[in-house]
Amino acid sequence: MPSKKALVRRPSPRLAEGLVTHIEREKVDVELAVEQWEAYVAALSAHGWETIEVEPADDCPDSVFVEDTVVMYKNVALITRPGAEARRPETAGVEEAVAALGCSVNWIWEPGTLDGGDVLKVGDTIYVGRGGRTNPAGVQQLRAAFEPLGARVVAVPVSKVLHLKSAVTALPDGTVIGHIPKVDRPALFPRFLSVPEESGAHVVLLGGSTLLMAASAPRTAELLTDLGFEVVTVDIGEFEKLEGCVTCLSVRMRELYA
Ligand SMILES: NC(=O)NCCC[C@H](N)C(=O)O
Repeated sequence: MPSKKALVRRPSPRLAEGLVTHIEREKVDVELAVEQWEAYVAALSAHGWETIEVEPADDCPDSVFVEDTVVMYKNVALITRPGAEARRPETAGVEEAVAALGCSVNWIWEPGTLDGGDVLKVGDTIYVGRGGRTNPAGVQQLRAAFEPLGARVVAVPVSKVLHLKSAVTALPDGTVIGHIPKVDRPALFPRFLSVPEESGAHVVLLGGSTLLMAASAPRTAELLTDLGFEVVTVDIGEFEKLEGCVTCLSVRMRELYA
């Protein structure tokens, strides 16, 4: 039976110092961010996910964006080497957490860099964004880690946003969704649906036809509801100021053997 465990990591008190690359810096209210994070975790729990808190990394402003530090495929946890040097100390605590869950652990090594936000799994196809955070050696190492396990790794260019999953994610039926102005090459995806808002491109699959989305994309929520999905929304406005989205606040683990 598939597991429904999700790693999350409490925001650092230094969250407001998090990196911004493609947007203007705005003041972050850390107290409000903590409330939003708690509501996000509660939404996962309410839909049957057992949330596991990785030891907080208070000195790492971006540590709440736990998705960037590990990529899961089957029972293997690939610990990343984040493209932003300032984020590299985040991985140690995540490695401990996945090892404790019984995962096989593998690593991206220098000179490779890879952020989990650049990795989109659609069945056994793993799209990887080659952009500001993930380099060619990171792509090669991802292939070497997961292709022997049955995955097909497809590299796609990312130049307009921080990560591949800032541009596109996938619905439960495998349709890739994205806001066209932010997607480099929509034609690379076999089935692509354009959505009206940038943050509408981000969905977390909660199970069945239920999707978790940011409250900032009401028109996309309407579109997806009309297509027969159940949409659950959370306000993650403080994280959006740091280029975060719903996907990056957790790592869902569906195929643990432990
Ligand atoms: N996977 C993600 O979308 N991660 C968001 C990371 C945001 C953080 N401020 C960063 O620039 O690394």
